[in-house]
Amino acid sequence: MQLSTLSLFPFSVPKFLHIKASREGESRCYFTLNQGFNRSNKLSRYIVIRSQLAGTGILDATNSLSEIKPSPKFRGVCFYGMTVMAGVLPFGILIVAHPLALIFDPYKTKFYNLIPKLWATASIAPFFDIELEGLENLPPQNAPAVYVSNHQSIIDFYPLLTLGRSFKFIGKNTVFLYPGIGWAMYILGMIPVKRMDIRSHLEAVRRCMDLVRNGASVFFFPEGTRSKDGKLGDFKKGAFTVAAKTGVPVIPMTLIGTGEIMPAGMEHVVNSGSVKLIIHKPIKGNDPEILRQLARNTILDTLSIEAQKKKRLS
Ligand SMILES: CCCCCCCCCCCCCCCC(=O)OC[C@@H](O)COP(=O)(O)O
Repeated sequence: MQLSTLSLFPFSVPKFLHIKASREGESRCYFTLNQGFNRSNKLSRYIVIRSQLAGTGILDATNSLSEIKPSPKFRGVCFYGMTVMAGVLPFGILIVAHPLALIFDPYKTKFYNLIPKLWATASIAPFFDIELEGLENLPPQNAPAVYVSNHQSIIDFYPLLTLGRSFKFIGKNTVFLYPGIGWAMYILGMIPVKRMDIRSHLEAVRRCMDLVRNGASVFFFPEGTRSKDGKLGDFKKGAFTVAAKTGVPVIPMTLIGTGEIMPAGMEHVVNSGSVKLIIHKPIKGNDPEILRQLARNTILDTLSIEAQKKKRLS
């Protein structure tokens, strides 16, 4: 009989640390290190005791144990705790390095690639896996570009930061007031936009063009808000105006799964699941409207293909 993975932790445990249940009729359990090295340890006794309490130590009991899953709310608390803890050191480094970055790299194209990547990776690794597709479509590290993706959840930026690109996010102005993360966004030279304020939008587009012309990359969620039902919203024009006027490529990306892990309006939960980030081929052109349609259609088609794949598997 096949071994099955138990979920005793509040989050998905890295693969090298999976706990595997025993064969039929046996109550022995293992920590599997790198899926090859099995050894008994104290935890096995713990599992046996739980399984006997749950039933009789037979197969059914093992199965019921595998159903013990921490609640999404508990995982949510762990997630926020983890991201705050993981952020303390990077935030300190940002503050110390900031004066140097202002002098030597005012457009922050080289500094800070690694810090957000490490922080994002540490924050999400215990909770969900990320599958990356189309990495070959990413332009070279410091080639300016306009990146866009669909937006379903406030955790969207974590998988994006794991790419280690120093793109500047365009964010809602209120996000910049959040302790820690908002301040880091300010230090990293990200761009605030005020909703329903045309002057603020024009100023953001102007700042983006300035950044791109100086070698930086910018990141837009062109829907401007999170999708509440998983459907792709309309795309605003700003991102595509920046690309068309500066001649840099648009890199569309499709994010799948974040909306199920932390849906809009349910920021206190972290459901189990996994995330897929697909990087599409760059699009170039000097007509913002065409760029907008091409990028949206690419993401829309991909979301539909992925939804069909998921349906077939379930
Ligand atoms: C602590 C050290 C860490 C250093 C790295 C920090 C990098 C943080 C990057 C954060 C990027 C956040 C981008 C926010 C974009 C944004 O503002 O999207 C709007 C939506 O969400 C909310 O809109 P809505 O759905 O209408 O509420």
